[in-house]
Parts: sequence; structure tokens; C-alpha cells
Amino acid sequence: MKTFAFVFARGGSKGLPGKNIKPLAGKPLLAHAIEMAKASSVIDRVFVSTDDAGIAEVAQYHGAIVIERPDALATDTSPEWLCWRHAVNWVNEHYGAFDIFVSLPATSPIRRIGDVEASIEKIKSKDGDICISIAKTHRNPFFNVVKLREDGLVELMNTPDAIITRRQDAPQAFDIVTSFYTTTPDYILTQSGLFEGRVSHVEIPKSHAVDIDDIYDFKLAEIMMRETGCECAAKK
Ligand SMILES: CC(=O)N[C@H]1[C@H]([C@H](O)[C@H](O)CO)O[C@](O)(C(=O)O)C[C@@H]1O
Repeated sequence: MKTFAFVFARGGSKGLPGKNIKPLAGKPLLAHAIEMAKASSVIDRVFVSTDDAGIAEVAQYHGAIVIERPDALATDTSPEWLCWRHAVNWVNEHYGAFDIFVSLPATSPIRRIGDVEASIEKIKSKDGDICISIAKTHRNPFFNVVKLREDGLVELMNTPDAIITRRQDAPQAFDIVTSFYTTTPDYILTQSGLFEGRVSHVEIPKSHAVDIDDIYDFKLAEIMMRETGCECAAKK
């Protein structure tokens, strides 16, 4: 079975300009994803889809194959799903058919190779159409997450069947972490969203649940990278 990894990295990031190639722990952010993919014995190739020449250069330097992304798929409102589809079609055309698609967002640089490989194994064994990474969260939609009502008051996001007085009594909630999304090319070409099919998961520790949107996330990632010993690629 052929497993290909993909990093989707556009140039025009608003929250933290230039974030995809901003150095984190001594290397450009996206290099962490590329190096992890290259270190995995079950990932055969790694591609970077980008509209940006600077990102393309860094990607190539670190050993990835660059997919030129059309500008129309690199705007603030372009759905990532369509970028996935474009990449699958491009790879089918240039490198032939493959079996497993793994997206490794550059913005989640702290990940263990074993967790990514566990997600690949799940999709290979048909445990879900798509496998995502999740981490336990203490924010709970039945307990302490609210939405605004039209009258300006707030109410719980989800109403529990009975009154809950301790968060621990609410169902455990999980954050979707952007560490990896693993599926098949066929699922991407025939469905139009993450949650249309059967979604399986790999639970990862909170210490690896970093998603860089702005400079504060970036600083947090630097601290967490030091804490986790930058061992993510090596630790199975
Ligand atoms: C494939 C895909 O759609 N990825 C998107 C994810 C998922 O939608 C989310 O993890 C789970 O639904 O959300 C983002 O990270 C986000 O909103 O910051 C943007 C990213 O483009």
C-alpha cells in the first residue's frame, strides 16, 4: 500500500504572517512536518501544496515534492478540502494512484510518529473513513461553553438532560487537534467534508495539542517543544 503525506501551506497567513517558514526550534515551521513524514517507515513520499515561492523553496530544500497550488485555492476563504482534492488529482496524474492520504499541518509541529502511524493503521484496516487526532479538553459544551442568544443573554451550548453541577459529571469533551488527518484519496474525491463518513480517532496528550494561529500559539509551541524534548520524530 502506498501512503503519501501532505503539508498544505499557503503564503498569505493573516494571524501570523510568514508562519509556515518562521523558524521554530531552529528550523522553519513546515520542516518539522516534512521531517516527521520522512522519518516514518510507512510514509512513502511527502508533498507540500503551496502558492508561495518562498515556501516552495524551503519545502524542496527539506526534501518534499512541491505541488503548485492555484491562487484560487489559496485565498482566506478557500476550503482546505478543495486543496486536498487538487493535491490528490495532481499526485494521481504525476505519481500514479496511491492508497492512504495523510495531511500533516505545519501549524501542529509537535507530534509523535507513532500517533501518525496509528492513524494510518486504522485507515488501512478500515477503522473509519477518516481518522483525526483529538485531545481531552476541560471546556465542556454541557457545562462551561455558552452561545449568545438573540436577546443578548447566554445559554449553554448544549443542554444536558439533567442539571450538571460538576464538570466531571458531564460527558468528556475532546478538542479536534490539527496534528494529522488520515484518509483515502477516494474519500476526498467522493465526499465533501471531514464528518460525512465514519470518523475514527487517535487520542494524543495535551502536551502535543498545539495549533499555531498567532504569535502566542507560536511562543507556546516553542515552550512545549522544549518540554517534549523536540523528540517527536524519533519517539515511537
Ligand atoms: C481539512 C480542514 O478542513 N481543515 C481545517 C480544520 C478543520 O476544519 C478542523 O480541524 C476540524 O473540523 O480547521 C482549521 O484548522 C481551523 O479552523 O483553524 C482550518 C483547517 O483548514
